[in-house]
Amino acid sequence: MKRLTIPQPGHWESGLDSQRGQSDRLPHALLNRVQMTEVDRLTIAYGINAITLMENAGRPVADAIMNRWSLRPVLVLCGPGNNGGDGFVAARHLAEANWPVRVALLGTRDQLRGSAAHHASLWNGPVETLTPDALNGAELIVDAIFGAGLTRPLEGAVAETLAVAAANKLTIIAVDVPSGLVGDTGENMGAVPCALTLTCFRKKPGHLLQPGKSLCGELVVADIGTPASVFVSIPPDTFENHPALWADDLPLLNQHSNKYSRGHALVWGGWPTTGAARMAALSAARVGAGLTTVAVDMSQSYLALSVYAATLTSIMVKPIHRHQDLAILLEDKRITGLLIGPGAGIGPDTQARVLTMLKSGQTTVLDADALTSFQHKPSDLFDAITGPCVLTPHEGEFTRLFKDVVDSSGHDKLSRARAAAKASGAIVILKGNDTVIAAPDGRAIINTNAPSTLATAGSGDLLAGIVLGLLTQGMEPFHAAAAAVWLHGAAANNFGPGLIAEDLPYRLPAVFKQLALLMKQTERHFSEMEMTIEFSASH
Ligand SMILES: NC(=O)C1=CN([C@@H]2O[C@H](COP(=O)(O)OP(=O)(O)OC[C@H]3O[C@@H](n4cnc5c(N)ncnc54)[C@H](O)[C@@H]3O)[C@@H](O)[C@H]2O)[C@H](O)CC1
Ligand SMILES: [K+]
Repeated sequence: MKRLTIPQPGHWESGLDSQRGQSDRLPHALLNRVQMTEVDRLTIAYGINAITLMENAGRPVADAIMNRWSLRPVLVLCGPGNNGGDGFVAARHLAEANWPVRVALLGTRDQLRGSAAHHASLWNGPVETLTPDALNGAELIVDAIFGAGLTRPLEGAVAETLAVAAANKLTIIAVDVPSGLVGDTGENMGAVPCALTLTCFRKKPGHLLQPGKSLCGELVVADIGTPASVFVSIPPDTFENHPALWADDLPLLNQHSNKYSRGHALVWGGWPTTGAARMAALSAARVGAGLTTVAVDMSQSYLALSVYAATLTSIMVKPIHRHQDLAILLEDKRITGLLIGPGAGIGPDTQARVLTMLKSGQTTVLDADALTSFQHKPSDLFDAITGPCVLTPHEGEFTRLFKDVVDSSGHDKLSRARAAAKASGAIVILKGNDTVIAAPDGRAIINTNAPSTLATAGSGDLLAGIVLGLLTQGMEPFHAAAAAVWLHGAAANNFGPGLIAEDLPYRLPAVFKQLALLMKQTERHFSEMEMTIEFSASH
């Protein structure tokens, strides 16, 4: 396990550059507003003053503009807080490089405080009033109105000015977040789409959660000199999904591996919808389950076995005539992972099967109909989850199962997934373009590699199968869930346009090759969350 070197406070006096190497640690951590306030406080305590921090935050905005666009008129919209202060810094650097730049301020200069007042005093040009008229003649707009300090929806001159800028398709560069976007949640309180967003130190959840994700445009994280040692006091609990979080835990093959040592996955095969379970089984096998069996529901039709058997080759089939047959089958301890839901049907039979599976103590994945079957009494399900379990709802299934949980927690996706994981005692994968993976202990991961081509029938069944395949091989459930979501996205990206669900399992081998290369390049020495845990344990 890697240890981070934690610089002592006195070291900061030796200057920024020697410390900057630290800031590449825990690069996938996401920080909320409370954590960022603490980050600022600690950074200042380490000896980097607030004026320098603001200088370091504003300068990359000017640099990013000059690197991406040719010389053209810029208008910097400044707000009354530190976000506005960053704007004054950006304006000064653009002007020093002889760019035509104007500043428009919400409020008056004498209302500015602290570092923002300091940097405003270094701005030699005129300061106009922030109104839609100020946009005249500008081609690039820097939005430095509100960042982390947003307290209420945009209105008045700010809302009007941004609306006119958006309607006129002016290019907007946001400082920290597009003003109106809530950094902790991705909720939109009046922001308009930006071409580029520059944020400090680490991304914020709102940059990755919809609708925020779509408003940010290109997202750049600026190193403003904050030492990664701040993570000693602020162990992050939210991350952007990346192999660095779980690659060390992926099941590995060695000379002693055999099909039994790779685990035996069992998928419930419903009737008359059979494709969903078949595709899930195929994905479980593709990610390395040594054996995969579909337990075929024979209670409705004898045809079921023939359909499954005729369409599966490496996947085995096992007819289940009576409910007791399932319980007997689950006594086989060589079976190491279970999945029910895809094509299972909604109702008491599925409920009973789910409860039997959970009672077996085996690691279980519950998807689709297995979740909806408990919509009228979710507590029956939550009470039965006593072992390792992963739930994979889409928004509809989530709302049906977790209605009470959602009513009593925040309404943003991150809070909802966390609350659901806590209430159910399971890992929850709340799917979508911005899938959130949450654990009952509060850890959460936001996925960012899912292309829109995954919006196709059967895509969720495949994800459930990938989770099952990894769990079957003994991977830790939170890591398995995050890895599965990433592999699912990577496989779809690898295929490209025209994807239908059947294509996806066949792309997994190529993704594993990419992953192996990545792990080789990085000498397989990453496990960010373990580092975090060790951090908190040792301090
Ligand atoms: N380490 C860092 O991340 C650094 C971040 N910097 C920048 O500082 C801002 C956060 O600054 P803060 O002063 O806390 O908040 P804001 O500038 O976003 O705004 C506060 C200001 O705005 C008023 N307000 C809030 N919402 C509204 C509204 N809807 N309508 C009207 N007025 C509103 C509020 O009352 C306050 O007066 C961060 O985002 C970074 O850009 C530092 O510069 C460097 C370190
Ligand atoms: K902003």
